[in-house]
Amino acid sequence: MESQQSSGAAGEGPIELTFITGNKKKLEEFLSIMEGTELATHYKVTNKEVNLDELQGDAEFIAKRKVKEAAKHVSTPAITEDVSLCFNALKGLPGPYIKCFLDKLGRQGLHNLLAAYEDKTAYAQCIYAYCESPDSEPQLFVGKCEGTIVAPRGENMFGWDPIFQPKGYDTTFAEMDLEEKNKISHRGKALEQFKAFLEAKANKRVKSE
Ligand SMILES: O=c1[nH]c(=O)c2ncn([C@@H]3O[C@H](COP(=O)(O)OP(=O)(O)OP(=O)(O)O)[C@@H](O)[C@H]3O)c2[nH]1
Ligand SMILES: [Mg+2]
Repeated sequence: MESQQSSGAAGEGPIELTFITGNKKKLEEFLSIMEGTELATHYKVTNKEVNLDELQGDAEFIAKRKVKEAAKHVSTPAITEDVSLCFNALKGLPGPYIKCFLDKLGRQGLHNLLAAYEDKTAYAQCIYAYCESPDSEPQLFVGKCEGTIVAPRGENMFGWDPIFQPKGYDTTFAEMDLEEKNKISHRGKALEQFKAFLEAKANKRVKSE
């Protein structure tokens, strides 16, 4: 049996997890990637919005501290997600501070940040963090998507999607349908690894039954 706080013992139904985020778009993409997979039979994921402190530091440090803090607010293992948008000409900034930059400057303002630079390349990074309990060591699953920062195109009401054109494509994330974005996105790639981890966990439980 897994040592989760309130997840059922072997044979007692799905393993409960809580995805702590206040971002409905993140949740929507997470659910659309998880839907229809085997995992749906093994896990029950609920969402909780908790205002968590996000410390300064590198993305991995922030993700670990955030999920550990999140685990204190729920009675199941906690999942959190952190997204960075890193401009290569700016040595990786705004990085994990993208939310604040986006709120203050808007999409056009973010694009303008690179006006003085020839290099418009960037990468989006998503870190899923999993923490079994407040005393456990968090585990991270990192996905990256390379691309270019362009003038805003397309509208899907999600953050910086209209200014991010993934490498090898002539459309921005905002001009793609969700299925297409999920196949190549930072989030899709992080979730591939996280899904493999959850599958292994579920299989271990089935074997121990
Ligand atoms: O266009 C986008 N396409 C994406 O695929 C994407 N994923 C995240 N974001 C935005 O990047 C910032 C990350 O900050 P963030 O990770 O702290 O998220 P958040 O504070 O909104 O939620 P959470 O921390 O409660 O989970 C926030 O502004 C998010 O809206 C995206 N924008
Ligand atoms: Mg946040």
